[in-house]
Amino acid sequence: MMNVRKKFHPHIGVENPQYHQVSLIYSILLIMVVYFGLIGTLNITLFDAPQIALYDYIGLVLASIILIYVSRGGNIHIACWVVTCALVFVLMAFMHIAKGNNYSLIWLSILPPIAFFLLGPRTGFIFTAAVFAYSGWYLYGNLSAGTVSTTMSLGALFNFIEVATAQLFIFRFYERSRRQAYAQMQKIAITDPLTKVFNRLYLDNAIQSLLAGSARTLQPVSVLLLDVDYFKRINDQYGHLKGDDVLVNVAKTITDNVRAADIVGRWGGEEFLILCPNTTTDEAAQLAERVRQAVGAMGVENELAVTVSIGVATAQQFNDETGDRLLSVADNNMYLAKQAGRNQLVASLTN
Ligand SMILES: Nc1nc2c(ncn2[C@@H]2O[C@H](COP(=O)(O)OP(=O)(O)OP(=O)(O)O)[C@@H](O)[C@H]2O)c(=O)[nH]1
Repeated sequence: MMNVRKKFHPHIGVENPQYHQVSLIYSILLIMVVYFGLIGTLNITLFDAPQIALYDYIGLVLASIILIYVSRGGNIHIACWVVTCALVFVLMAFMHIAKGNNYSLIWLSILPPIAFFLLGPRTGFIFTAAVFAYSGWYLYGNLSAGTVSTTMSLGALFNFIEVATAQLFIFRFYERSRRQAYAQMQKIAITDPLTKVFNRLYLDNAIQSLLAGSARTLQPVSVLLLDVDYFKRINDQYGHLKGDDVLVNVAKTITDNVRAADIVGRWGGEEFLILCPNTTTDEAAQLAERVRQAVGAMGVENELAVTVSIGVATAQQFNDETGDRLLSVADNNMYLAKQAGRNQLVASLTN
């Protein structure tokens, strides 16, 4: 079984698209903790400003609470919002304390990459546009009142607005492209290129997730292992391309005959696996019989007899070995079906 590294969050491993969001949240929060702790201590020891130090320590405590929340499996969507809002709060506080002087504006440029990454291209765009618009409006007010430094001018404000607008569109484009490419790559990584059903990598993870869920609900889980009978003969008689064609049709026939909750994948070569959540042995055997008949009927249309032998296994009790045991019992039952003459199924419980 695939070993997934879960470094930051108990339920989010490297294969999850949210993994990098969680690691960014961690980095921002850790920087906040170190920064607030350091500045707070300096404000007390060197600058004799205990009131400002109090704000620093409040920031330190809040950042630590969110850090603990995320590391204990907290909702990532909420964490993304909390961290982005906390960042905006710090940037806005700085801008107000500095009365919009130039160096406080430079800090605003760190917002788009973070907001787009954590909130997505659409929400990130709206959120960043709102913060930039407010900052522009605030600066214009200070410019009119003459409370900003002499280096700030109407021209500089226009440049700020132009750069902010360019950043909004560049980061929106970048984040959309990144998400599309990521989704495409993820799809390729879990799909069998020939039959377009899930591949073994996906099935390995799906079995683990399914069993973890069933261990909580105590619902039975069944697996069906199908092997095309005398497939070597088909290849030898009709060629590999025809053999490939048969595999594609078998995969389609299986997919058309299972229920929406069942997961179909190619286990390897001419073997397919169906994972059936909340399914007893009897129900799984009925499903296997339906698939067996449907594959048999396929040959009538194609004038090429294709049959499958199916091993069915059901788990009702769960422990660390259940996944391996399910697969080994299904494999053994499939072997028994072959031995008994093929084009049939054998079903049993694992325990
Ligand atoms: N065309 C094609 N053939 C494949 C593919 N993957 C595996 N095979 C072939 O599948 C055949 C499997 O043959 P065997 O394992 O001997 O089994 P069988 O002929 O199906 O016989 P039984 O399983 O005992 O009924 C081999 O000839 C493999 O080359 C594939 O992607 N495309």
